[in-house]
Amino acid sequence: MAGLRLVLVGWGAIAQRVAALLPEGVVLAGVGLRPGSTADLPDGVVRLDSPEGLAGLAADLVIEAAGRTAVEPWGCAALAAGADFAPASTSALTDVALLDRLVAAARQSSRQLVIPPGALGGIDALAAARVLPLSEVRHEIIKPPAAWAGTEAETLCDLRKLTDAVAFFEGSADQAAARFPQNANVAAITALAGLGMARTVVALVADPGAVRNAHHVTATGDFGRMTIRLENRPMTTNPKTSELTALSLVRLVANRVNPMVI
Ligand SMILES: NC(=O)C1=CN([C@@H]2O[C@H](COP(=O)(O)OP(=O)(O)OC[C@H]3O[C@@H](n4cnc5c(N)ncnc54)[C@H](OP(=O)(O)O)[C@@H]3O)[C@@H](O)[C@H]2O)C=CC1
Ligand SMILES: O=C([O-])CC(=O)C(=O)O
Repeated sequence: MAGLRLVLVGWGAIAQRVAALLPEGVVLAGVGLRPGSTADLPDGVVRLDSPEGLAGLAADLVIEAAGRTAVEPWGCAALAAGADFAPASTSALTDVALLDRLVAAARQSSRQLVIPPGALGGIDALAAARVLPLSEVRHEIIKPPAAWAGTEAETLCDLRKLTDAVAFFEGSADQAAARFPQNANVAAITALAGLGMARTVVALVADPGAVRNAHHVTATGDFGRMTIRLENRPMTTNPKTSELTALSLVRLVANRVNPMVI
């Protein structure tokens, strides 16, 4: 498809990185912002102060990279306007009713809700493996203490005084993503790809020795056993977020315009 019209929602670390790396054949048609935002957008890009603006933009794909409260309004509007919708703030999808509404909206408009792999890799293998029964999926998210600053982790351990890695949370994927929406969107992705929200076990670790954001996923089932290990460079513009999150969105967009999909 030539001339894919893309809308990004949010103009933070991920959105700006994606915009800077867009492949040929993609037009950044608009950016969704909060009303009154002073964000400085590239010339020719339409500022959208509300999701209603999507109706006149003929977008093919809307990518949300703003925050979990942006997922429902922008997602429903994008799908109703005839675009596919890809949310980065996948922690929002722990709300089962919201997920159902988005899927229903996609069905209604014959478009797709696309779950990007985000900071993860190997999601293709996990989603393929679940064609046969899975018995166990575990996801450990290990980040430097600074990446957990400003989250509930501060009340569960003393982030500034850690000398060793501390697992300050272990629970289901929906609990992890709902309680740590800035750091555990990936937990929802692992769960959606594999064993579901309730049966996917997530451990959150603050490690003073870590310089990268690591993701260790192990899965067992009738397919066999897999271990996925990533050590992602945090973005300088937001250390909670891995660079790979933006890169995987660039891949998602490239696969929409390139003659070969990989
Ligand atoms: N799926 C994954 O693997 C990952 C997902 N994420 C998630 O992706 C999202 C974006 O991350 P990142 O770019 O690092 O975050 P940033 O904080 O760098 O940027 C978020 C941007 O979105 C804007 N924004 C927030 N809420 C809204 C809204 N309701 N409408 C429009 N704009 C809004 C913010 O504007 P303002 O300055 O006005 O607040 C800011 O410009 C976050 O939810 C993050 O948790 C992050 C990493 C991995
Ligand atoms: O970027 C990462 O490594 C993961 C992350 O923040 C998230 O899932 O919210």
